[in-house]
Amino acid sequence: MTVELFDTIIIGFGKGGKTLAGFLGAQGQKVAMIEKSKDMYGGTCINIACIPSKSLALQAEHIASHNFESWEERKKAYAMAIEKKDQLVSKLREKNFSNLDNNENVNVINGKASFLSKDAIKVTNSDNDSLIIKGKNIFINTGSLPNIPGIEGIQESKLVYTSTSMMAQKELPKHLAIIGGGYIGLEFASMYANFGSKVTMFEGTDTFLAKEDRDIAEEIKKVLDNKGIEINLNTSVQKIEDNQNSVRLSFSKNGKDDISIEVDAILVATGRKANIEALNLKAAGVNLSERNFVKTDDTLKTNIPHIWAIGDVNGGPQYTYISLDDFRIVRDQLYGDKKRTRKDRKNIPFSVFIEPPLSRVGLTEKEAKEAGYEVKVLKIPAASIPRANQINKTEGMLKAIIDNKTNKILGCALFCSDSSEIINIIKIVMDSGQDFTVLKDNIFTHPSMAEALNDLFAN
Ligand SMILES: Cc1cc2nc3c(=O)[nH]c(=O)nc-3n(C[C@H](O)[C@H](O)[C@H](O)COP(=O)(O)OP(=O)(O)OC[C@H]3O[C@@H](n4cnc5c(N)ncnc54)[C@H](O)[C@@H]3O)c2cc1C
Ligand SMILES: NC(=O)c1ccc[n+]([C@@H]2O[C@H](COP(=O)([O-])OP(=O)(O)OC[C@H]3O[C@@H](n4cnc5c(N)ncnc54)[C@H](O)[C@@H]3O)[C@@H](O)[C@H]2O)c1
Repeated sequence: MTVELFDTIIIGFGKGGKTLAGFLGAQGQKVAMIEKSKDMYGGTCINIACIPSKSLALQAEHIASHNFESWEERKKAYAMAIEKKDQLVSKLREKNFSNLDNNENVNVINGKASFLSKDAIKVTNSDNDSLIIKGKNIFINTGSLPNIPGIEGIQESKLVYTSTSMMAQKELPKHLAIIGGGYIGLEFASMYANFGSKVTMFEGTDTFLAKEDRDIAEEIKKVLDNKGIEINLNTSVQKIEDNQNSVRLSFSKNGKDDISIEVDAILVATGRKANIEALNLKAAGVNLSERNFVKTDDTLKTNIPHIWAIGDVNGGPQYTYISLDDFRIVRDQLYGDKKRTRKDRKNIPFSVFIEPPLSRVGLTEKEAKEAGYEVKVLKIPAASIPRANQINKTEGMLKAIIDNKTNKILGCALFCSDSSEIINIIKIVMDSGQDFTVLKDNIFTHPSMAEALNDLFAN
């Protein structure tokens, strides 16, 4: 078999990988982008994660504001939302493919990559045709996959879904059970409740949103309760059994066994693991971390000097914007002053896209106090914001934690409409080391959610 040589091989069409491919191609490098599925050109975010889930969440909000009289109408509206989401995804996938395909130095190869040695990779497509390629640098950007817990009956059930298969379902479940109360669990709970499903959630730990301050978590719980979402904490799902058109889920709660409910579908949202199974990393001698992600140093190099890992697969925070930042580190290592590393990330903001979204950056009040800061805590209800009233989204609250000694912002939790935008303003103020007063006294547009920062920090 002939061996094709490249300057750079990128395994996986993820955010970091596709951005890197475009960049290196523009520098004149001969790049191979290997993607195992044509349906995944563009990666997880645009095909099966951020973009489709947020498209559906937005449509679900619109559907919730309609007073549909019958279940049939809701079902139809849901099927249309799925179709609209599919159209959006197709458009983005084509665009992502052509962005790289039009780059004369980038060769998109469809097939599953597997290491033969630290230098050679075998790529096998769905027709079982294969080729062998070699590259001076190799980047693993294969993302993550759902963690499926070892619950009796879970593999056999036809009514158990992951976030990917759930978003492909055209039939709206009347009653949806969700295992896991993290990002995906909460976002899908909020979304399916808005579509009209009854949602029952099962979280293993005994504290709702354990990483958040209790006042924020309670406010979120109140909003989810109002949507009719039932949240069961300290639960362990023990067994799943399909019936004719439904599925029985048996669980224990607070140590009490043998409780069960009958639902129409079950979503499993219990975290995601590194997508490395097909890679045969042993052949390359690449080390894994204790959590079974690809182990890298802070410049994203593995123990094999020319093999790197970027995105979810390296065990960093699982966000598209972190995969993109991994690209920036690599760009700097290859073409810059080699100074940028993972350690440079100051305050990583995040948003959980429930309705309204929760966005946070920096420390919680609890974390700040535990770290020994003397804090000033500022809070306002979302209902006090003119824009929130104008758009009829008055649920939620905003909270900031200030270092009393320095006037610096230590952290901020925004549970309000548009918080996923506004949190980025706070991040910039924190990163640039400005006092909180810069937000108190700044000129912001009106009516906007951002102007609430004047009030929050004047409070
Ligand atoms: C439902 C859901 C919602 C999310 N929402 C958000 C959000 O709102 N905001 C946010 O920032 N993050 C969100 N995330 C997380 C985000 O999607 C991921 O962090 C991000 O997509 C990871 O990108 P990546 O660069 O690591 O690789 P990916 O985009 O995961 O790309 C990996 C690619 O590698 C391919 N591949 C795997 N193995 C092989 C192989 N052996 N050979 C060839 N190709 C291979 C895969 O097919 C895939 O296309 C969400 C995740 C999920 C599941
Ligand atoms: N808005 C966003 O940025 C966004 C949205 C969705 C997903 N994501 C990313 O995707 C990742 C995966 O999301 P996720 O929700 O699957 O994981 P997660 O880690 O956010 O939450 C998993 C939850 O499941 C619980 N759990 C684990 N095993 C369980 C079991 N057997 N029974 C009951 N509960 C159990 C955990 O205690 C945890 O609360 C996230 O960590 C996040 O980085 C990001």
